[in-house]
Amino acid sequence: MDGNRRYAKNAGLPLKEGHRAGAESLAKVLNCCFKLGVKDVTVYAFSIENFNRPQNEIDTIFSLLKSRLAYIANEDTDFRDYDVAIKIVGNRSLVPTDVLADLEKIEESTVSHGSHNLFIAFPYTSRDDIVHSMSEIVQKVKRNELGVDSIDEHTVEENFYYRGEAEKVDILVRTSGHTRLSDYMLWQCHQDSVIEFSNTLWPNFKFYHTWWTIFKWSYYKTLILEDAETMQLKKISDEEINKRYKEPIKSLSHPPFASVTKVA
Ligand SMILES: CC(C)=CCC/C(C)=C/CC/C(C)=C/COP(=O)(O)OP(=O)(O)O
Repeated sequence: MDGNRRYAKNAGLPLKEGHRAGAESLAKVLNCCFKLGVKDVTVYAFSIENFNRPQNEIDTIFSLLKSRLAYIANEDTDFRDYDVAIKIVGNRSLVPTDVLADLEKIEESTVSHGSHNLFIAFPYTSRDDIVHSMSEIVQKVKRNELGVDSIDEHTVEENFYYRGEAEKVDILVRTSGHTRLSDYMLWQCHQDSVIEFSNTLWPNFKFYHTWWTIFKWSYYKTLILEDAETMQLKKISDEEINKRYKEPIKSLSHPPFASVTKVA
C-alpha cells in the first residue's frame, strides 16, 4: 500500500491524511476483490523497517489500523456479508502490548468467519518470517516433536506467521511506481505468481485499478468475466479468447490508468 505520504504531499495535506486516504482505499479494494471472487488478501500494513519512522506517524498508523480493522470486522454491512476472518501475520513481539491486545480482540471477533481471509502483514518482513519459521522448526526438533528427515516445504510454511493458511500468491501488487519487493512475500511468490507494478499512488488505487489488475490476470489464466452484474468468472478456451478479443494480449499490459483515475 505504497504512496500514502506522497499523496498527502501532492495534495498539500498533513501526512496523516495520506494514511487515512490509504485506509479508505483499502476498504474499496477489498470490496472489489471479494466481489470478484478473490478469497484471500494480504496487505503489507507495516514493515519492520517502518519502526524507524517518527513516533507520531507510527501512532497514526497504529490507530488507523485498529479503527479500520474494527470497522471491517464488525461494523460495516458490506463486509459482514463477506464473512471476513482478519488475521495478523507478523512479529507480534515487536508490537506495543496495548496495540496488540486491541488487534487480537478484533482478530478473535472474526475467528468464526470463514468465507474470506484478510491477512494483515504487521509488523512484517519476509526475511523475519523465514528466520522465525526456521527457529520454530529447530525448537520442535530439539523437543523431539519433529524429525529432521520429515522437514519439507510444508513444514517451513506451517511455521510461518501464516501458520500454513495462505495459498501461494496469484497476484502481488506494488503501487506508487516503485519496482522493488521491499522484503515482501519472498517465499510465497511461486514461479507462476504475477507481479503487478502500478504507478498509481495507493490512495488513488481503487475499484478500476483493482478490477483491471484482476481482469488482466484472469485473461492470462483464460478466465473471463461472464456476467458483469454478478461478477462471475468463467474458464474459456484459447479459441474463444481469440473470438472475443481481436487485440493481442500485449496491448492489455498498458492500462489507461491516467485517464480513468479521475472517475475511479
Ligand atoms: C490495514 C490497514 C487498515 C491499514 C491502515 C493504515 C495504512 C494504510 C497503513 C500503511 C502504512 C504505510 C507504511 C504505507 C506506505 O506508504 P508510505 O507512507 O511509505 O508512502 P510514500 O511511499 O509516499 O512515502
